[in-house]
Amino acid sequence: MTDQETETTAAPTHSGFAALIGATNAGKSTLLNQLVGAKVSIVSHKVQTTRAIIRGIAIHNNAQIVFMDTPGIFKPRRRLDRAMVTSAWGGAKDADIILFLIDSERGLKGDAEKILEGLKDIRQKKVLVLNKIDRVKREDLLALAQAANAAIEFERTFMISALTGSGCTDLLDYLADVLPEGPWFYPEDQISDLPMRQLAAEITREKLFLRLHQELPYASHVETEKWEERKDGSVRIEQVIYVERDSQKKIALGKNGEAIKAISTASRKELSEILEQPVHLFLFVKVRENWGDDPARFREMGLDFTK
Ligand SMILES: Nc1nc2c(ncn2[C@@H]2O[C@H](COP(=O)(O)OP(=O)(O)OP(=O)(O)O)[C@@H](O)[C@H]2O)c(=O)[nH]1
Repeated sequence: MTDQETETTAAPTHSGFAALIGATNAGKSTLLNQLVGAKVSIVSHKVQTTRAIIRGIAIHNNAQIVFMDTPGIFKPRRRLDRAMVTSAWGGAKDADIILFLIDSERGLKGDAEKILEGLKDIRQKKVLVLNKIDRVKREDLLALAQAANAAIEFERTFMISALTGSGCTDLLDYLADVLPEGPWFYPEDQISDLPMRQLAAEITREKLFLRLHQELPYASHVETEKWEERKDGSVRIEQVIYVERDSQKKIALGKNGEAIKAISTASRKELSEILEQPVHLFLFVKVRENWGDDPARFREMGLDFTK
């Protein structure tokens, strides 16, 4: 078969972003592990500073499905939290499709109900995913599906068990089909460490906020620029903290570099624990004006691909 023939006969590829939303314990991490497999979706990392982190990428049929996490949507207490909530919903709005995951045993109580309310303002396609069906009677499931669909018009309702995998292939089939036609975002061999890179950036960003939350505005951003696995089993990670002004750079560095040193130590410690390998972390602080308006940055964060 010639190249041309291959091109014309191959089924079109699909790709897109699926935002996963659900109350704590709904089973998001379990579902990601089920859909994505392997260690790429690092479980249960609760970083409140996340805007839109890619948690894993599934390849199914001809589609590349990029799962985004949008945490911090619930119970905003402080001002900081409220701002994060806004951006978390922003992350959802940038997805092609939203998967609303409910723990069927808990039903629509508490956070799930609040999320359902919030979803009303989002124009994206929404899919209802009732999880933990292994623990719930069928008639209760149907009642729950009905109640949620009465509040919002979901495109589809799936009933799954993230734990056993029941119903998960149907969900993947659907996503692969419904996501826009187009080339994949990431080469297949590159996707395995992409969530790791982003997660590493989020961890440093979290440490940055923990140390400097009053002093440094939201206009800072961390990127993992290099990720090098070494023969001795350690990994060398280089990250850049982008700020908008020189004055912010001074804050990030701190007096005699104390701030950056503390941030680096805290981040390295956590990264070594998560990755289960020694980490050499190198942090740089760079000034980049208006990074917030730079579409290339958004693209790296997994947002704005569709525009
Ligand atoms: N029986 C059953 N348990 C499940 C299922 N899916 C997840 N769980 C369990 O529910 C608990 C919470 O699952 P997680 O995947 O950590 O939930 P999460 O939504 O990621 O939680 P946060 O990280 O706290 O937001 C874990 O004990 C899982 O084993 C399922 O389909 N059936």
